Amino acid sequence: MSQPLDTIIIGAGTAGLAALREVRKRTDRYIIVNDGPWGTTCARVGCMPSKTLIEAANAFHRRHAFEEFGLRGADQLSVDIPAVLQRVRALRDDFVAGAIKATDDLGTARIAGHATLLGPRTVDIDGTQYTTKSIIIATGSRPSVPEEWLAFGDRMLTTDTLFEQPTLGPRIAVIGMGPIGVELSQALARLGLQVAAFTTGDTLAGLSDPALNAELTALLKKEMVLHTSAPAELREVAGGIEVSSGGNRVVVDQVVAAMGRVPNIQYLGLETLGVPLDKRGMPTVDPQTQQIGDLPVFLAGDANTHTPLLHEAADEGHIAGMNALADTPTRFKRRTPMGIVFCDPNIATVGQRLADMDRDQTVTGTVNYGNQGRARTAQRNQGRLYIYADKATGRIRGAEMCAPDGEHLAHVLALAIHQKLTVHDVLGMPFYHPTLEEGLRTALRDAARRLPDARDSDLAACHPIGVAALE
Ligand SMILES: Cc1cc2nc3c(=O)[nH]c(=O)nc-3n(C[C@H](O)[C@H](O)[C@H](O)COP(=O)(O)OP(=O)(O)OC[C@H]3O[C@@H](n4cnc5c(N)ncnc54)[C@H](O)[C@@H]3O)c2cc1C
Ligand SMILES: NC(=O)c1ccc[n+]([C@@H]2O[C@H](COP(=O)([O-])OP(=O)(O)OC[C@H]3O[C@@H](n4cnc5c(N)ncnc54)[C@H](O)[C@@H]3O)[C@@H](O)[C@H]2O)c1
Repeated sequence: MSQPLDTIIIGAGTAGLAALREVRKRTDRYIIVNDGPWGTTCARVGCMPSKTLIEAANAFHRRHAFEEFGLRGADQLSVDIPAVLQRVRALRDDFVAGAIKATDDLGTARIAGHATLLGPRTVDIDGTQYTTKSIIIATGSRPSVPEEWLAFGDRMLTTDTLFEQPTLGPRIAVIGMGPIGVELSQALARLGLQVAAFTTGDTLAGLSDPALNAELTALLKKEMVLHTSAPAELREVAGGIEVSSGGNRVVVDQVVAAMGRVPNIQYLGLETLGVPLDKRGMPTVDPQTQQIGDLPVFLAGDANTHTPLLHEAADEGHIAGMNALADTPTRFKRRTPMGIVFCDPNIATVGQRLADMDRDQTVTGTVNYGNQGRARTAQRNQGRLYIYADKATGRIRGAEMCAPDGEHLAHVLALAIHQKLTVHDVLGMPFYHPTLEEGLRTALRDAARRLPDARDSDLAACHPIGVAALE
């Protein structure tokens, strides 16, 4: 029998490629196996095509601001949906080609096929057995669609198929208002389609602050039909698919299921590992080592469902790649949590969300971007930002926002939280005028009012002038 490999990476998505980078530094006795298309979920059907679609939608939507700017002729603009989708695919192809290059030079170490575990040191790939000292599972996730909805055939879309369509609509329902549903429903509505969105819960896109959630709900309702708090049901009727939810009904041409994603752990042979599995069939995975129990098996990326985001998948692949070849796994400190949803205004959560906070120990500071100077100049004055800080120490613990350029504000706050800065520490730092970041300062000043004063000698105590145009 031939010598065992040092490791087998299962899945060539973001987590698998990050693991590969580390593995290649340490050994050439490895293989990477991928079932289905190469090029990663992010580049093929995820982050990148969705953001490309959103950019086109927001560019077209901007025409509603033109008249007030004094720009005439906006009513002459029209959207060419097939051309929009063609650009999405062209750019997507380019991103995918880049991702595929990462495994181009691997020769026989790159295998296309379905991997199944036969134990913690054996993997079957389409009938061939490989023995190995370690295994990195990075099999990702796929859209969840109720079995019976598949009967609607090619009118039942998911993010796996949406971007492949030659055209869309004109009537389209989006089921589920997590990050995917919120991003896509707004983009499709902004491209001029008649969008009706449905979701079982009443919180959208992972927000936990009820005031912010109410504000986002109201903003989205200006752009689409939105029904919350009841599951959607579908049935075939004359002229289309009827979507009903509570007492609400709408007939559409296509349905986008954005009802969550399921980890690709079925038929993977996890039961051969000899560790307990939960009712989804998932073993316990240590989030600091990615290790399953004390086995030489590591589970990284969306497949473990911990935090299904791109930067987390990359980190987990990195951790798994290093630990799979180490004598003793290293425990990694994970980054400050951050989630951004690319609707407009952006939704973002950083550090602890309101739901995670001990309210008695927390002060909150807020800014209403409706009145914020720079946001008003750009006609982007919508939304709000909340900062949560520790009452005793003033340390910033978290933030939730639905704010213009929230993606950038979230990064500033993530740096502050990661560095354990207080409200006064950040207030002592420079804020340029006129910027959207000054709104962040307004929220910090609001929190500071509920904290013991900063020292008089400290510029953190520099108060607002009270003139909207100057701050
Ligand atoms: C529409 C959409 C938008 C998104 N937008 C964002 C965003 O803006 N920001 C963000 O941070 N995240 C976003 N995400 C999430 C992000 O794309 C994922 O977190 C990330 O791609 C997960 O990477 P992964 O390596 O875990 O999985 P994947 O990239 O899915 O890779 C898993 C690979 O494993 C293969 N595989 C599965 N089973 C087997 C098997 N048995 N044998 C061999 N191979 C197998 C699969 O075919 C696949 O190639 C978005 C996701 C979607 C769907
Ligand atoms: N910008 C980003 O970072 C980004 C963007 C897209 C996706 N993602 C990642 O992808 C993951 C999956 O996103 P998602 O939005 O598909 O999942 P999700 O689980 O966050 O949301 C699914 C939504 O569907 C609703 N739902 C389920 N069944 C329903 C039914 N029968 N009728 C009506 N509503 C129903 C749920 O209430 C929920 O709100 C996210 O957790 C996120 O990590 C991230």
